Amino acid sequence: MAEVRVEGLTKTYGTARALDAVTLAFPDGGFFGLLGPSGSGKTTLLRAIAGFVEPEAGRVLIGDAPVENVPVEAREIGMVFQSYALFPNMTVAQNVAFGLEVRKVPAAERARRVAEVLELVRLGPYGARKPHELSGGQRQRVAMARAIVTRPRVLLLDEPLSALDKALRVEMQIELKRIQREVGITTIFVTHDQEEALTLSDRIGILRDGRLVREGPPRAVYDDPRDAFTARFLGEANLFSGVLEPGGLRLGDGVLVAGARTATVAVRPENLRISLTEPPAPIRLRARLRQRIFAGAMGTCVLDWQGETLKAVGRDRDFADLPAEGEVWLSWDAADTIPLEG
Ligand SMILES: Nc1ncnc2c1ncn2[C@@H]1O[C@H](COP(=O)(O)OP(=O)(O)OP(=O)(O)O)[C@@H](O)[C@H]1O
Repeated sequence: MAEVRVEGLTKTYGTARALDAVTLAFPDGGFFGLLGPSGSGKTTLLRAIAGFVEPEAGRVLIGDAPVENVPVEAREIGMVFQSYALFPNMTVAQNVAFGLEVRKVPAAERARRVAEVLELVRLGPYGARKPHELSGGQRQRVAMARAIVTRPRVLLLDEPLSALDKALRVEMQIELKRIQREVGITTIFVTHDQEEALTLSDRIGILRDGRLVREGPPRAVYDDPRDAFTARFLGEANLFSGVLEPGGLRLGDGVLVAGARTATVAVRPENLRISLTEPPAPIRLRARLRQRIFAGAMGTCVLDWQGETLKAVGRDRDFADLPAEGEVWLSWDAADTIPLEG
């Protein structure tokens, strides 16, 4: 196991800055989720850590040692990608054993370690099967087994679950977390799915245009996103813009939001309340309800406030008394105002 660090990592393709002076530490034994829009540099960062991409500037350290002169195969990294290519003609056990054979691990120890790791991914009885005789989730477990059987110091996962359907993905998220905990391996995980990143990660990092915009524990980043990009990227956020005054932010109807540092603040959809009668809350605005969407246990209301589209999320029964559309009151607790930085 080892801590991984990148310092000032920079990589340009033509005119595209895939990585722009990224400095970041991935804690030893932790599960780190890398998030960002398409093209923000997530895969490039993983590939630079693995050694497939040579940065123009900056360096990668694994366990305190710079690795620029260490070739890919000697970096002791396990990898799982979305398109985990299993060898189709080999059995599950042979697929898993392959990396050990390459490393000339003796046959008896090989067999023992393959059996052990197949138990770990709950594929004990499946060693003799071929990949085409497995489900998608089982194949993904073989890919995991193959990545960890060589006992790497670092595990890199690039969207490993995105080919699975929603139900299976959720099941595999739980499995992935369990396996990572049991093995205790430093794991760096790239995903498009912010919910997945929030569920699995001890820490997350958000990339935008090759730059690291935010890093920290998921809850801390969610609760205090600091800028509008992060607020909107991680979860959903309603933005309220007004006029900044000494006492706070003045919004449309004369409401004053204390504590604002910029002309825009954010409020999470789950913290917006909607009512037909004027609420006692100090922060209350008139808005127009445009649509109510029923989605099982939770419902969403789409509203319009001064030309901005807003969303409120709650239990569907909390919205039961509301009309399909019309004028409503919108309110939230002062503590749920998220101040943004300029
Ligand atoms: N081999 C390459 N040649 C040229 N440009 C590349 C190459 N690899 C990546 N890029 C560019 O670098 C930028 C970052 O790409 P990268 O694949 O790291 O993003 P990403 O965040 O992983 O995106 P996605 O979520 O879509 O996979 C993009 O603008 C991409 O077009």
